[in-house]
Amino acid sequence: MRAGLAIVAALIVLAIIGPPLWGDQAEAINSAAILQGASAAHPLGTDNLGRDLLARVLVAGRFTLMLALLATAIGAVVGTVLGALPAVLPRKGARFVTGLVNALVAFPGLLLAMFVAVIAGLGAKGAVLGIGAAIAPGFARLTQTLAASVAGADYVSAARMLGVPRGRILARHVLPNIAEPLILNLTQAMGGALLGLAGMSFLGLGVQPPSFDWGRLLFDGFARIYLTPEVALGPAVAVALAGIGFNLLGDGLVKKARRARPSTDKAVAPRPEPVAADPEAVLDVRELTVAFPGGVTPVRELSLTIRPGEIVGLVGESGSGKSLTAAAVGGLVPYPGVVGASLLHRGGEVAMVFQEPALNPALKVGGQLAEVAIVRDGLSRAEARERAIDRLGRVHLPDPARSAKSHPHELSGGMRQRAVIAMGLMGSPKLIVADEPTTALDVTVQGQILKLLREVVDQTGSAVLFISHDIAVVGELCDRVVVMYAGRVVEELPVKELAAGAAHPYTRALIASLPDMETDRSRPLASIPGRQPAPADVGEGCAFAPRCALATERCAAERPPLTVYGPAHRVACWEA
Ligand SMILES: Nc1ncnc2c1ncn2[C@@H]1O[C@H](COP(=O)(O)OP(=O)(O)OP(=O)(O)O)[C@@H](O)[C@H]1O
Repeated sequence: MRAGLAIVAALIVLAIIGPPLWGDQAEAINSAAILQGASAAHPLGTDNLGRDLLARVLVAGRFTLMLALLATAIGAVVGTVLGALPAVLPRKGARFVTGLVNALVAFPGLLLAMFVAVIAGLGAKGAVLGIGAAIAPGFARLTQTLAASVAGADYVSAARMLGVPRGRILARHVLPNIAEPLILNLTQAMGGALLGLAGMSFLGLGVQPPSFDWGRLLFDGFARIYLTPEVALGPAVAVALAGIGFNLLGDGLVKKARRARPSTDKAVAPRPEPVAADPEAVLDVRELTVAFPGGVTPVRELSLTIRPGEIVGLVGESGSGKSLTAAAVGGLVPYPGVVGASLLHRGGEVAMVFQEPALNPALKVGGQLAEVAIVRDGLSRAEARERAIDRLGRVHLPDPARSAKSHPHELSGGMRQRAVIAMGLMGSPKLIVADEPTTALDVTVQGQILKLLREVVDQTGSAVLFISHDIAVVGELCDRVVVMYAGRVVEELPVKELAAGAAHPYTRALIASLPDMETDRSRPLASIPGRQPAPADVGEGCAFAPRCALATERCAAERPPLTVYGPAHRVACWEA
């Protein structure tokens, strides 16, 4: 960042003082010193009119920077407008513009620049328009992406509900909130424009004599590269240095902006925390909502508190929002999802364990585990390796030192899942979020992994949020069960009450659909008729009502709140 800033500052100074200081020298024709190489009088040699090349490089700085600035400005303005248009245009127009941007982004930038430059005419104007055209798609895509991420925010939804016109929403709510990353991108685009313009001039498509920029000087010098390579060196170094300077500065600014805003949850959920977090809880979430643009809200108003050493099961059918809840807890909701919550308190480190063993097939297991400790805790390679082998031993991988040297495919599915749990244990997690960790495993191995999780909890005191569609597995492992349906919690109860004390018809149906010893295995399993509504189709009333034998008119019209039913037992049902 500092180096970038220094280079850019030096370039600005050069652009200001260059032409007045060395302007005359750069234009002074000297027929006695034509096409010379480097000498004391001309450190970078002379050109075909005997003009001093060092002076010309120093003078060309201003013109080069101005062209780059102009090209960047054109690219940024056109790009931002193109990127913002879909938000204000009617659906068809929006689709057309989005398609156009997608096509332009896929088109190689330099080809686009050359195409436009040739159409616009050879010379500085053509080159600037060409490079501007090459920069625009990137800006358009960035604007679109950023605008979509803001579009789901509460204040934009509120404005939309109040009937504020689209153009005004864009100008007042969307653009100001995405200005910062756009401006940061400008600096990097400027570096790209400098290099692009040099490239255009170098191809003979840019600045034409008698004007000259660094690209043009490079073009002229290149013809003599075998005789006097130093004449090409000056402009080449200038272009490279300027490009690097702007890119370093841009990178530095982006990093600084990110550091200033470390938590994305805060960025998207600016609401104050009205309730104090339970200080002992390893997780305290209130009114968690995960939304996607277009009014899709797969997780709604979910509250969950987990204390140290607790194993809490989150259970529900596919699509009920379990994985998104886990992702929100881990801060991993995929783009363009937006997380909102009145409180999201994590009382320590969170480790995530996924169903698909999250191991890179190309790398050795031990190395992948070690990397966590090297990057996160700054351990030396040897220390990290030692810790990895220790953790692999803790999850009972036979011969941990050898397992560490294996590639994932050399381990069985159960062993891979153990290795992933070991990876979670590389730090000191207070909460392990395990999303369907045993679903891909056969029943025996599944039992072993469940036993291991219980053992980890007993030994480390960390808590587990265990996510599964299988209420039997949850019943076997967990202390407490949270049942989700269509994005909401419908029941929360201690596991010992599961068999006889479940109050919500959906929980009861899940339990009833389980096979037991008396079930006639030749008959199909009892299943719940009907389907869970998609997030966009959840209506006013209880989402389970259409499938519920007990449903009344009230259930269809009015959503039952989650209320206390007994000690540590809450239910959302009018009929419970
Ligand atoms: N990136 C996304 N964009 C839009 N909708 C999404 C996205 N990811 C998930 N959803 C929606 O959210 C709903 C809940 O998804 P989630 O993965 O949390 O469900 P789940 O209960 O974990 O199901 P499964 O057991 O199949 O993983 C789904 O109906 C899906 O349509």
